[in-house]
Amino acid sequence: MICVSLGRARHARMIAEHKHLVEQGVKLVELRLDYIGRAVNLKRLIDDRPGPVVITARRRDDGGRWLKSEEERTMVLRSAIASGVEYVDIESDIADQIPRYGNTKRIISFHDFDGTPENLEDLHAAMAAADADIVKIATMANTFSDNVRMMDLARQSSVPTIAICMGEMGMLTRILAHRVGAPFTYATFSTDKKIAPGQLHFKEMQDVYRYDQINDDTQLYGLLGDPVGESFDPLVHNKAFAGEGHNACFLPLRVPEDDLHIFMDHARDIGINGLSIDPPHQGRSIDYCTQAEAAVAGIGELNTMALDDERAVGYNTDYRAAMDCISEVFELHADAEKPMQSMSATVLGSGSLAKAIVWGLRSKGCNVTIATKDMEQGNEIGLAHGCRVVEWELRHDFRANLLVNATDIGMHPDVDNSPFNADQLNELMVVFDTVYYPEQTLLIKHAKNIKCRVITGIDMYVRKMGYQYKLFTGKQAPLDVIRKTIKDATNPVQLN
Ligand SMILES: O=C1C[C@@](O)(C(=O)O)C[C@@H](O)[C@@H]1O
Repeated sequence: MICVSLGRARHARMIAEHKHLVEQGVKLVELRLDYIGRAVNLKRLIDDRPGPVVITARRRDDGGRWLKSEEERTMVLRSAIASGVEYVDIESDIADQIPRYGNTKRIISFHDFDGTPENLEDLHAAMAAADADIVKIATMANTFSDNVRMMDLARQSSVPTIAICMGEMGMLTRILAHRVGAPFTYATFSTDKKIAPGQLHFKEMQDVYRYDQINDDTQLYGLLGDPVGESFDPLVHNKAFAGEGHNACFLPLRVPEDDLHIFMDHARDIGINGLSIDPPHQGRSIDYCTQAEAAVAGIGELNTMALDDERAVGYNTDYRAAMDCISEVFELHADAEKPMQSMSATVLGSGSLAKAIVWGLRSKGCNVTIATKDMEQGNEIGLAHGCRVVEWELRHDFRANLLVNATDIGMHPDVDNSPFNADQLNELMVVFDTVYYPEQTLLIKHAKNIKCRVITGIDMYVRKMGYQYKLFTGKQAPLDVIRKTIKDATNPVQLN
């Protein structure tokens, strides 16, 4: 079950929003009385309530907004119990001042917005002993192991326990709460108002992550990176799983660079079966592979890993996807050894995508010039794969059959910029922009204006996701669902 936290300054707003949530199918709503600006009129909020509630009045010290007296706060909590609300949230230090009465369930809670305490087990035991129906601990995740400790705590507890890590790093603990035994998880009522850091909107929790359907059999995958919050991968993979009726969930896994080993040590304990890998982990993840496709060794990076009990197999689906697009446009023969031998390409950028594409082009015999603002990185790729590397300012100086933008210039919100001057394009070029948000970048628009053949970032993204889906599930990917989902999500008309 998902409990939606609702905080509004005015009673009328709180009541209207509560009703609206229930109409949308929400089964439990937390009324955050500390958000109410004036004196709290509890009767008004709960007498005609449209569905079950948790009553919470959080102090400032615990991350809430309660400014009135502590006496008033304990009074309100006692009155809520006397009125027979379904749940009341009682911080552990005041648990003995708020007696049990009637059928109201006691959520004994503890918050730490700075970190996750070392003595979690002791803390939990003391809370459970305070006549708790539910123990709830919400702490900030500062390292990935905080998530692991909190999920273990919930899993091992005999008292129903909600153990949530706040912050972007803790999102998986919210999504997997039920799987580790929690009676419910918390989500926010509004896309722009988060009651706590890392909270997801309840619709996202419900429709994208399918929270209520996650069980012990659910296959878990995720995006390993830092940051991961802006990525469309969870949306797209989860829609694909749902469309195919596949019992799987794709999680956002924010893991800081230095925590990679902690994550990899625990990935199987959490139940992770596969990973899409983003910066900064694409290089070092190789150390955790038991085997990898040839492209991974060639490129020096992977972006996909499939895991089972013994094996961790690395792939580079960026390379595969990009080369599929290029092969299609140039109508390259799959069995020809060096089908691009007479061609040349200019690749803009020297990051992970550039590396993967340069390796692919070189293995097909293409002459490659890399233009980059980071000559050190560029020279590394140039040396490894035998291509020319030039300063960014010289990017227009080379004749090329193929121009590849592997930088993020032109990506939302930088939509008015193009990495290449329009008057330097010519109609014989194929223009490939790896940016997919938006699909119609300024570069793609310029290229289309003069009738160049183009490959868009969406063309590549759909193939990349399709390969990952196949590697994860062993089944053909629903490419139409993937394409529609990413197109809708990146459609500028929907931007707010
Ligand atoms: O304790 C919790 C959990 C929470 O802090 C969260 O992190 O989602 C949100 C609060 O409203 C609720 O009372």
